[in-house]
Amino acid sequence: MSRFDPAFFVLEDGTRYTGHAYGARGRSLGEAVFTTGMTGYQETITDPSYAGQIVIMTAPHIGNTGVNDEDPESRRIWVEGFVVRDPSRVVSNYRATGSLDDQLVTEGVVGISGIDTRAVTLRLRDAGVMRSGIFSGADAELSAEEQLAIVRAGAEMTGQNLSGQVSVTERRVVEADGEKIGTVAVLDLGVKESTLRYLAARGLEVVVLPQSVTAAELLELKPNALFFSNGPGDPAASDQHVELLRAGLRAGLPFFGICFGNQLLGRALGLDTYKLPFGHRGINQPVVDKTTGKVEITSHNHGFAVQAPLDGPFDSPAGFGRVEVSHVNLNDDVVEGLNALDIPAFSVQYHPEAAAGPHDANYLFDRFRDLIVVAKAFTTPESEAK
Ligand SMILES: NC(=O)CC[C@H](N)C(=O)O
Repeated sequence: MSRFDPAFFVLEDGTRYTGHAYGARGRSLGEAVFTTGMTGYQETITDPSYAGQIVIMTAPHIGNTGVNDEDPESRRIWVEGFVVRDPSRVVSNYRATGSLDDQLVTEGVVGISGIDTRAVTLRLRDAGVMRSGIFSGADAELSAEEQLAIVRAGAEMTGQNLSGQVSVTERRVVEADGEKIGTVAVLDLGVKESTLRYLAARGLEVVVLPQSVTAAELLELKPNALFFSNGPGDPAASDQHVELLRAGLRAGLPFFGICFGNQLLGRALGLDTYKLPFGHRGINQPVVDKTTGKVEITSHNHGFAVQAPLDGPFDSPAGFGRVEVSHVNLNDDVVEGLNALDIPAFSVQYHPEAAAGPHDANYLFDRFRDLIVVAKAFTTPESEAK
């Protein structure tokens, strides 16, 4: 095995790039998506939202700081494949425990290096995201026609429900930091560790629930609030989670959702979701918070979005009162947040946990805590209030 072993990256439209094998040898198939983040490759590859996708890094130099035990956002790497330009051959960081290349090998993730990832990005920006494949080792010997046929036989992201692949199967509890103000039930659709840390840091005991939990099991827990995480797949294929969320909202639970959780709040309120041509993935997306008029620089990873009117409140088609779009992407006017005006529920399409990314949007965790404190004050009988 040498770093000059040949490898091929093939898009479903027949575009074919030649590079070198990187990480594990073999084949990987998935939706080709690009991210423009200049830092945070370890957080990126361990983000469960990337299940089913081959990630292309526009930043040319990857692997410089190796991998460490502190930055993973979950228990493993989730990207199907990894496409980079120039992997660093030297690992240089005081926290490093190993190299990215070795980690990809250990976890069986097939990557490719030596690819002009900015050229691939321009292609995807013009044509939209596509199915793709990386072929190395014995799979590099297949003919170009065979490789293309394999890519074209792969699954489309549209219509896929991937929550069962990434979610915990057993309930998990994360203790609140400091004085506990309440318990939040987190539906794990592919949650990131930093999100759990931010919730716990707000004095919330976090109960992480498998995605298969029923409404009865959820309500039996008597949580003070409900949270739906980020996650992979098409929100239009998650009817079961939409119904679960509706049950939580009807029970009056304060709700916060991130990314996939935002798409599911949209659907629970009766809105539709749609697929973006090439999505938003990176750590410098400008978003305006319409309540304050402030612009945040935010971390993104989404290929779908909610369809909703941008200009002022409207009635929830599913009968949950009035709703407004709270956040909008300034690059392309995509809906980046929802706020229900008659029930305690809000969500954002981007990543306030920002791992990796700027921390401009951390205030949203405070908003959630405040919502819970207010809801508790209204619902706790005086005899039980501390
Ligand atoms: N990070 C996420 O939660 C992604 C949500 C959804 N899978 C999308 O691509 O839009």
